Amino acid sequence: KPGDHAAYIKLALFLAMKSPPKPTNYRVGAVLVNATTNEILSTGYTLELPGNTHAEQCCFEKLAATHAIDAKKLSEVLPDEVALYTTMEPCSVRLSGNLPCVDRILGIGKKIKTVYVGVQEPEKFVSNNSGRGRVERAGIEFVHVAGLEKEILEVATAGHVTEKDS
Ligand SMILES: Nc1nc(=O)c(N)c(NC[C@H](O)[C@H](O)[C@H](O)COP(=O)(O)O)[nH]1
Ligand SMILES: [Zn+2]
Repeated sequence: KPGDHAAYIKLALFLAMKSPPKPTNYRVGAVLVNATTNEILSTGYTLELPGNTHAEQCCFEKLAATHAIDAKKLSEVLPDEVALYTTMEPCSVRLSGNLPCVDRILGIGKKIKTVYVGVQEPEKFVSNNSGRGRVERAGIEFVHVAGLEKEILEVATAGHVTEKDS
């Protein structure tokens, strides 16, 4: 229902649980929603598509594939008001050197009006993720949906070796 942002973050968290644990990234889930109709346009989770793929990237690439276009051209097929829900804020730098998700979001153009995130990126791989600033400077609203941080981080870091294991 309108405004129930936590429900979409919960769905994204459910998707994140499908992601194969890996020590060098986070398990993240993402949902792309038509903000006018609340229709779900696409979903994605880390490593869902072949290669070292991110949840948000999978959302975009899966939707582009249904239209047989490149993800860079998604603004041609997206409705006017789209919201991206992701359990963790989009990356601004990737240690692998792959294109960060903030750049993918900005490349889609004006259709994505709001990015809702469950948690900000922890300082483990990339310190002070500059994604929020870049997203807001592009005129996209960046909203932290509070309440699921503990669960989101538990899922996100499930592949990480912790002190007690080592
Ligand atoms: N928002 C987000 N969605 C994801 O699906 C994912 N895996 C991350 N993770 C952020 C983390 O900073 C990068 O995973 C590391 O920087 C390693 O980079 P690669 O993933 O190997 O390109 N962040
Ligand atoms: Zn990313």
